[in-house]
Amino acid sequence: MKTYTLELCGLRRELPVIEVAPGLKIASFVILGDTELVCRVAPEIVKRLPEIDAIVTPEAKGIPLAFEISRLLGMNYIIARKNIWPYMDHPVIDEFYSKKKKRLFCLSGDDARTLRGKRVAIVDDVISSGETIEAIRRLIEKAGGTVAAAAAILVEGDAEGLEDIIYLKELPVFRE
Ligand SMILES: Nc1ncnc2[nH]cnc12
Repeated sequence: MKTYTLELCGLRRELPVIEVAPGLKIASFVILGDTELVCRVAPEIVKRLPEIDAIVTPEAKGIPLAFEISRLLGMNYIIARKNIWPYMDHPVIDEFYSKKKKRLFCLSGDDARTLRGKRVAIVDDVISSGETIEAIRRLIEKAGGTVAAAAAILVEGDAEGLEDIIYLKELPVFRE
């Protein structure tokens, strides 16, 4: 299997290069289970964050990073969920289309109330098209919060041109 060597904060990972669409390959970067990497990168992201009152991460791959950043900052974090569940009281929802498929993110009513009037950092593992970040931004604004920062470990592809993103490294995409 072809791999891409990622060097990050003194660590090295061999990322499998995977075809995700005809003629497009990405280096698969998954932090789930990688405690060493999460704990190494989180302080570097924390150093770059502005003043914030709250952290939001989209479900699911960025959750360990949001946990560690929240632990370092001594505050909780909120997960924007991908499904509306019956146990969510008055959820706040953002629906959008991505590659012709309907997607959504939502906040439970409780989490939405927590964000009202807060300066929020959106945290994720990788930012690529920026669609997820924009959906989470709309959701936070619907809840009455303000996005103070969007931060990720890596950006790839189109995201390299997005403005105002905090990130540690760029990840290449491979087009044929
Ligand atoms: N390179 C990548 N690896 C894993 N998840 C991703 N999501 C977007 N880009 C990704």
